Amino acid sequence: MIASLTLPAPAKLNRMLHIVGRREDGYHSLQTLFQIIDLCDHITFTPRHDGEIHLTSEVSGVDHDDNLIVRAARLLQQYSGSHLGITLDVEKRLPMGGGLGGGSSNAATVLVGLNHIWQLGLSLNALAELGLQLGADVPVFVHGHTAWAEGVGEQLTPVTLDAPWFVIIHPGISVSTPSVFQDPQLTRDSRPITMARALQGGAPEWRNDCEAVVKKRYPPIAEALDWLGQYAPSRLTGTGACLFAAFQTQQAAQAIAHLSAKRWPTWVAHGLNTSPLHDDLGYFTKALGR
Ligand SMILES: C[C@@](CO)(OP(=O)(O)O)[C@H](O)COP(=O)(O)OP(=O)(O)OC[C@H]1O[C@@H](n2ccc(N)nc2=O)[C@H](O)[C@@H]1O
Ligand SMILES: Nc1ncnc2c1ncn2[C@@H]1O[C@H](COP(=O)(O)OP(=O)(O)O)[C@@H](O)[C@H]1O
Repeated sequence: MIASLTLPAPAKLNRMLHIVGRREDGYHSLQTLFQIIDLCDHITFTPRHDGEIHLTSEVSGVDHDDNLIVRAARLLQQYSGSHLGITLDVEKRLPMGGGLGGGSSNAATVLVGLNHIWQLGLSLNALAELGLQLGADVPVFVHGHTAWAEGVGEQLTPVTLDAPWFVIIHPGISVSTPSVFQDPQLTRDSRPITMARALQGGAPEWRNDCEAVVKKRYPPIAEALDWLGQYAPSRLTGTGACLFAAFQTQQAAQAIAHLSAKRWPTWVAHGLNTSPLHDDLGYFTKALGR
């Protein structure tokens, strides 16, 4: 068995997000384009034979047993019946609850990483189905490809998007996802469009239906969106609080990030079509027979 292995857990941006309905269980049906980006947390896996699961790093505000990293490992151990254990350590870089999907991505990296380390031989489909119990955004990270998503985000079709450089701003406040989805003024009846239409229209037509409600409830987010919008079309990711704009070159993105960093935590990240997790584990090269 390996001594230890470190794997990335990348973030995502919702390049567009339409809300097309509300299900009987209260959850909203979405149409969204998830793009994986190269901004990552890193998780180190050290196998153990005693069946125990431990996370050695503190994640502020999250109890050990509630951490999605621990919950994902326990879920997989239970599902597979494996008697092996793991010590996990996370180096967090992604802001929590910012719409970048960090917690979901951490869970996905644990599922995919442990499937490899414990040699379980489960398919990505099986892992994604398991991951959906932990959060709606887990499946896209398990499959590891930029994707068009419907349902609550679990019906995925891999797509290839342009790969711009993004300026991502965290306006320094947190958004309550339930309060956005419960707001009576939320647009929840957007007309469903086809995936082809979404891809054809491209960036100029993309929007996030959560944005109006989030701007109304959180003025600092409206302010940051307006500020970034001076330089390029700016949009919210998920329900926020992070927002982003796309630039053709790294240099252009860095110039704006330099200005933004004077007011807000800011990152520059590159758009990807495949997850660095899957690249590291050789999924896509294997699938292509290379
Ligand atoms: C809307 C997205 C887009 O990526 O936002 P972000 O979390 O990334 O910001 C996600 O799918 C979010 O999924 P997930 O992260 O699992 O949502 P949760 O925090 O569990 O949702 C909190 C609450 O929001 C509501 N909710 C969430 C997702 C959804 N499709 N419809 C809903 O109505 C539900 O009331 C739920 O109890
Ligand atoms: N390992 C983890 N990393 C981040 N958040 C976690 C983790 N485990 C549990 N959480 C909880 O999940 C929530 C959502 O996290 P995250 O996926 O980063 O945000 P979002 O869904 O807005 O993109 C956090 O606010 C936190 O309470």
